[in-house]
Amino acid sequence: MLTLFGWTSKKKVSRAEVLQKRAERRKKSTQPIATTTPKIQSRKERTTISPFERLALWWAYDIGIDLGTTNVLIYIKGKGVVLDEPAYVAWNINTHEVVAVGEDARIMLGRTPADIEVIRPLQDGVINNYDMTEFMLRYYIKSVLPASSLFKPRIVICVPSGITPVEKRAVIEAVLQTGARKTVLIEEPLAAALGTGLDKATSAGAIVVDVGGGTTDVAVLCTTGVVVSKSLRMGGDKFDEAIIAYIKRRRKLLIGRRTAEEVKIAIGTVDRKAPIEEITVRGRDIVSGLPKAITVTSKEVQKALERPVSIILEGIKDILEKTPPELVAEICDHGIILTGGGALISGFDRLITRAIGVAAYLVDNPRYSVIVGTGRALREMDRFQDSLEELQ
Ligand SMILES: Nc1ncnc2c1ncn2[C@@H]1O[C@H](COP(=O)(O)OP(=O)(O)OP(=O)(O)O)[C@@H](O)[C@H]1O
Repeated sequence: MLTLFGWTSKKKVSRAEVLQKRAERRKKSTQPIATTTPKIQSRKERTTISPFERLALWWAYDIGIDLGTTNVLIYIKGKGVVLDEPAYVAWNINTHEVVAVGEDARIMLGRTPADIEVIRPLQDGVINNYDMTEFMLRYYIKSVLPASSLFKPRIVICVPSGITPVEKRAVIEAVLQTGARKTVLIEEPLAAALGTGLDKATSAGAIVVDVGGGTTDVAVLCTTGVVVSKSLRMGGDKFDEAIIAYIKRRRKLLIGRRTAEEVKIAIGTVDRKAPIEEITVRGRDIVSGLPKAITVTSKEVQKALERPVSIILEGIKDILEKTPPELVAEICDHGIILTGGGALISGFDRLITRAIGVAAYLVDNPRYSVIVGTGRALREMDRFQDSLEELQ
């Protein structure tokens, strides 16, 4: 019996087979589900740079950051995406020393001695632990910036569309502490739209649904920018919590967050009609207190996810109700553009299409839409006003 990240598979399958199956599921889920709407082409980012740009890079760097609840991605102008790491920090609660950052910290989750705590400095898309956010940002920026850079970088950073001015200020201050010379905040749905190649298409109006780890941003965009938007404190994390709660309530088994995420990625679906898959999950029996393994089906995961997913559907309906009627008609032609890692769960596009009555499309590489869009925004850096000045 194979053990993989806390869960065991019933059949004898190798890790390579599991990964191949997962890749096939992802590939399948990125297939368009209708032919009425043109598929958005994600254009390949330019990776070659001119000698002048190379010289400019030696003097100063322009950096784009997707400061996500679950992942941090960094883009350097002229280089592309240079960092993709989980947003975790492990620290010693007695000495206050940071012992690991990123993937090294994530793998320690639930397996640390009493004095080590693994935290995510951002929760629900906003800064939860200011000092750790600043540390993590400084650490990541330092790890991607060459020592040859003479000047402090200019940074474009993505934030959820619904964050308050106080939360915005906290993000800007954390970025300034890292040594940034200019900081510009842009809203995640706008960056996601740019990242999916919607900059040309927005003249016709489009709706983008970005399902992240902590937040889901729903926004209607057109040439003038974001027309109407909403940020829901709902995303992949809440899906994991719903799986934990369901298995605890119905199967009397306590499982950890990492196991819940593995279950979600391996067999998770939101489609009632999806073929049934199974996985063996290990945890602690809440009656006996002893370790136990049970088989969980994709049907159970679908049931567990009904409530969190319905909140996202309600959010989309709410935004469509607030959208000017002319744009609604154009959105129907364009379809609903789905981005973000949380949208990778099987059947999300089909469910939205059925529930809303407008075709939904999962873009290629949904986890990278925001950071690729941030990279595009970097080209316009001179046009943007410093967000701190704007707030003051
Ligand atoms: N194949 C998959 N199936 C289902 N969920 C997935 C898959 N891959 C990643 N996820 C989920 O996607 C989420 C992370 O997505 P993403 O990286 O877009 O979030 P983020 O940008 O860090 O969050 P936010 O936008 O809320 O700040 C996690 O909850 C993760 O479990």
